[in-house]
Amino acid sequence: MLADLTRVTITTKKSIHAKKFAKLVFDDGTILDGDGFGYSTTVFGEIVFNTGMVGYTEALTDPSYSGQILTLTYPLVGNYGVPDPSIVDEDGIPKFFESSKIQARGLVVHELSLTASHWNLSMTLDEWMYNEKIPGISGIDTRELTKKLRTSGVMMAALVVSDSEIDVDEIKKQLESAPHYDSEQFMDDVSTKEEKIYGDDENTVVVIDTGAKHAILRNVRDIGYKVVLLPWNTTYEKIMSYNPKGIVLSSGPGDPQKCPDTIDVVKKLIQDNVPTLGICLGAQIIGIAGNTETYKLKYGHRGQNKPCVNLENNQVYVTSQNHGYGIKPESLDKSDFNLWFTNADDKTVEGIKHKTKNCIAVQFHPEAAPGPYDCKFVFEELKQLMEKN
Ligand SMILES: NC(=O)CC[C@H](N)C(=O)O
Repeated sequence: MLADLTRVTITTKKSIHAKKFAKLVFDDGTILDGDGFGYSTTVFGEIVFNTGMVGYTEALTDPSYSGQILTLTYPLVGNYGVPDPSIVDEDGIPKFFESSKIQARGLVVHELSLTASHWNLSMTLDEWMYNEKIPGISGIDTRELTKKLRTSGVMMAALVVSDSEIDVDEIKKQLESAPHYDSEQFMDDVSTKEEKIYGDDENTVVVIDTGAKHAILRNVRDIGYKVVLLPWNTTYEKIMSYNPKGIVLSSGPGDPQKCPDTIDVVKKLIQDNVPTLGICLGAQIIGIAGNTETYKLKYGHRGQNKPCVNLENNQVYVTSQNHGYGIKPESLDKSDFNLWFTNADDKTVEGIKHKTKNCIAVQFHPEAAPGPYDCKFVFEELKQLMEKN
């Protein structure tokens, strides 16, 4: 059936829940004023930037943005609105949202579009954020802000949206005592509490949920496997009780060192040669399990046009990325892995393959959402490992 492509347009004179006062307060003392939208509240988190031109629905619901205040460098945001969250695919996986809620703590934009127009629109960005109790600030020079973060590195910040005058000194005090992003433990919030099953194919892939995006589940379904989604700290014995053909370690928020249980499980998966694919946080966890080290990048990679070189064929792929940690290039030499992909911009590690076992991992997002589909073949590589096993 053809989709109904009738265009829906919503125009508002200003943010419907417009708040007079909005400020960004950085832990280096910088204060930026703007216009509030979304929900009136104060949040604290690591402020990061994403250079994608589209994809705010997917980015905001990506669990990897938990604990972070997301800045979008593209200057006009909200012009295609937000789709209906209840639309799901044939497996019951939401089609347009990467998880069940907005995961970023707040949103920073240059201009919030007052007109939203799209065939698939069900509400404005402002309404959605209001409903989800997430604050937003517009009128910020996001390019200048990006230059600042590129120079000094990501840092903690407060985003305040308020109906009354903001007491900056009080916010500064609260920011000082707010938990630092690097020390936060996100798994209990982002991981499923119980097993979830998608599809009824004969063969199973277990996805270990350290903050999985829906697109990861959909891509595993697309290569023809039933998906069993399990909590981040499921034991090796429990995982193997599903008789999986392979395992996917998902993306997710925070420092990979905060997932020691998952690291221990991966050591056993590698030892027993169970076909395994790691994505982003999952790649870092696999790296640690196979004797590499991880580190924090100065300002991370967040965008949809990050060039990566596949060293097997010397071809460059355009990839979607969202990470603040990485695998130390110099730690690969003494590890169990060979370098598979490297970042063409800064030569950081973007993919690794185990030297002897069926274990592969990519730092970028082959599932895209948002972003290009160039690297879908990574799921096919997992399939090949599972079929030859
Ligand atoms: N998208 C992800 O999986 C991110 C991984 C990790 N939290 C990082 O920031 O590097």
